Amino acid sequence: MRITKTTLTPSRLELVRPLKTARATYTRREGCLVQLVDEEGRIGQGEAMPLVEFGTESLNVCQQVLQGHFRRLDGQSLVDSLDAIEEAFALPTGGLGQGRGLRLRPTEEIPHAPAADHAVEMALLDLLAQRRGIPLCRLLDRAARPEVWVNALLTAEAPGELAEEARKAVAEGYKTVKMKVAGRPLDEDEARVRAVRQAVGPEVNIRLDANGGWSETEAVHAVDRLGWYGLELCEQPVPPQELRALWRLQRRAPFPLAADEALASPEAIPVLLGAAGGMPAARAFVLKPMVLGGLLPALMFARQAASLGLEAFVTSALDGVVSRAGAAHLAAALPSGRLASGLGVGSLFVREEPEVHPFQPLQGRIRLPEAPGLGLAP
Ligand SMILES: O=C(O)CCC(=O)c1ccccc1C(=O)O
Ligand SMILES: [Mg+2]
Repeated sequence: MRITKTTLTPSRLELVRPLKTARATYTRREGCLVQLVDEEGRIGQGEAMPLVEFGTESLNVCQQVLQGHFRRLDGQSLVDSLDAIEEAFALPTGGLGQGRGLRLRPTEEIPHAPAADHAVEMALLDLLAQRRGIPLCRLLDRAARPEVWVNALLTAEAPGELAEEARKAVAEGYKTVKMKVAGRPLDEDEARVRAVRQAVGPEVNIRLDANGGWSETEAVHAVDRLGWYGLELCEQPVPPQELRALWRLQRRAPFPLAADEALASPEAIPVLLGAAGGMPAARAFVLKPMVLGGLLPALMFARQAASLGLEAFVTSALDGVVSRAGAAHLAAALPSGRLASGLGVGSLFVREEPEVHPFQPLQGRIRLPEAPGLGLAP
C-alpha cells in the first residue's frame, strides 16, 4: 500500500461525571485522531489518547512523534502484510528483516510514544484489512470470535447508588460489573462490594480495580475480607513497581489478580510472566493497546501469556470510539474470550462522534461488524 495523505485532528472527550480511581480523577480526555489515505482512496483510522499515569508520552510528545511518523509515511509504500506493519515500529536490531520495508522508528532517538505508535499502527491495520476485504479481527486471527463480552463500569461512590447502577447493568444484560476500590477505608469498600453482591445475586461476576492504591499490608487485608464476596478478579491491587508484593499476594488470594499499570514498564513484562525464571506474578493481564503501543504488541503479549496458562483481557484507557473499535477487534482475536473486555465506557462521555456506532455494547456484548477493516465510518 502507498500512503498518499496523512491527517491529524485533535479530539477531546468530556465525562458526564468525574471518574475517580485510587490514583487519579478523570474529568476529560484529550488526544488526536489519525487518518491515512491509500492510493485507491481508502481511509484508515487510528486514535492516540495518551494516559501519562500509565507510562505513555504526553500529548505534546505524542503529536511530535505522530508528525515524524507522518513524514516517514507520506508518499511511501509499505508491503501489504502484518509483518511489515509490525516491523515498521520495531527498532532496527541488526538481525533478520533489517532493511526490508519502511521503518517508522529508524533510530533510538525517537522517544517511547506508545499512544502515537498505537494510532498509526491501527490506521495501517485498518487499511490492510480493508485491502484484503476482511474485518480487522480476522486479520489478527483467522478464527476471531464474532462477538465479545463487555463489563459494565460502575462509577458511584456510595453503596446504595452503586447497587442501583449494578442492578441497571444486569437488567441490560451485563454478566460482569467492575468497580473501583482502594483510596478509602477498607470498611467502606467492604460495604460497597457487599451492596453490589446483594444487588446482582450470586451469578454475576464482580471485578475490582484498585489502580495500585493499596500497600501490601492493606492489600492482604483487602484480599482476605473482600474475597469472601466471590470475586472474579482484582486489577492492580498494589503499586505497579512492587512486583514481588504482587507475586506474594497472588499466592494468597482466592481469586486471580490482574496486572494492569505494571505493564507500563517494558522491563517488568518478563518478570510478570515468570519468563525471567521463577513463577508468574499474576494470573491475568490487562491489555491496554494505548499503553502497549498497539494491537499487535498486545496480541503477542496475550499469546505469550496464554502459552503459560495465564489469561488476558482488553480494556480501553477511557478512549474514544476509534480506539475502542480497534480494542474490540483485538478482544475478538485473543486466544481466549472468557474474561469480559473493559469497553463499555462510551456512555460515560457527554457526547460521542459518531453518536451511533457498532461498538456500543448491546445486552453486555459487542458484535463485531462484518465490514472490512475497523467497520467504523470515518
Ligand atoms: O475496564 C473498564 O471498564 C474501563 C477502563 C478503566 O477502568 C480505566 C480507565 C481509565 C484509566 C484506567 C483504567 C483501568 O482499567 O485501570
Ligand atoms: Mg485497571
